[in-house]
Amino acid sequence: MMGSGKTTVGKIIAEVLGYSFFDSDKLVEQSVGIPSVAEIFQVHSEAFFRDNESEVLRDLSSMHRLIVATGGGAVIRPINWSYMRKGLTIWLDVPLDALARRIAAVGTASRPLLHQESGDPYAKAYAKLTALFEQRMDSYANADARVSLENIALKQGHNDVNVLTPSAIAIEALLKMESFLTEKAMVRN
Ligand SMILES: Nc1ncnc2c1ncn2[C@@H]1O[C@H](COP(=O)(O)OP(=O)(O)O)[C@@H](O)[C@H]1O
Ligand SMILES: O=C(O)C1=C[C@@H](OP(=O)(O)O)[C@@H](O)[C@H](O)C1
Ligand SMILES: [Mg+2]
Repeated sequence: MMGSGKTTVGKIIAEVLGYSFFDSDKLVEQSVGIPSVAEIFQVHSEAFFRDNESEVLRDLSSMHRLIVATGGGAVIRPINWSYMRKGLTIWLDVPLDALARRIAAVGTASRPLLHQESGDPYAKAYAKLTALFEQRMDSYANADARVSLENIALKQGHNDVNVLTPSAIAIEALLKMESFLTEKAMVRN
């Protein structure tokens, strides 16, 4: 989901593995020649953005040793899964209240689907995120591995996901990737 930390945590994972890092939103901005996703939505449309997002994911899918932070909406097009499945897919599962809190803190200007001119930023973000999550949750569940911030917090003895650092989340993601690959190897042998 938007604000779950894909870009932040993805960069750390790439650094640890010595892989390249790509953010699909950035690549779409570069290929369209417009410096922000919000402007691409404004000047063109969401559909135009989604077409370009699919093209970017297709191009990335033939590359090796890379971590890709997709946009949160990449899961909605089935064709994108055929590209993402060339690698291992991770769902960064963050409670909606924590997402709304983060997004309210940085503002919604860069996230056009959540942008609003007036009202309480937290309440508006929470309401829109809830509606988006209802539409998308089954798609997120298609991922090979789920990294749940609630589970990491429980494991660490906290009851607040907001204390979890991006590095702690990256470590959990690496462990989940290792388990997924080990299980896959066991099934094969
Ligand atoms: N573990 C975390 N704890 C607190 N804030 C975080 C954490 N991970 C990311 N953030 C902040 O949340 C916002 C959204 O993160 P970002 O990596 O851009 O998410 P995404 O790419 O999934 O939309 C950013 O302001 C980022 O600094
Ligand atoms: O969830 C979505 O539909 C979107 C998520 C955004 O990326 P982040 O998830 O990195 O914010 C960006 O692709 C666009 O604003 C649409
Ligand atoms: Mg991002």
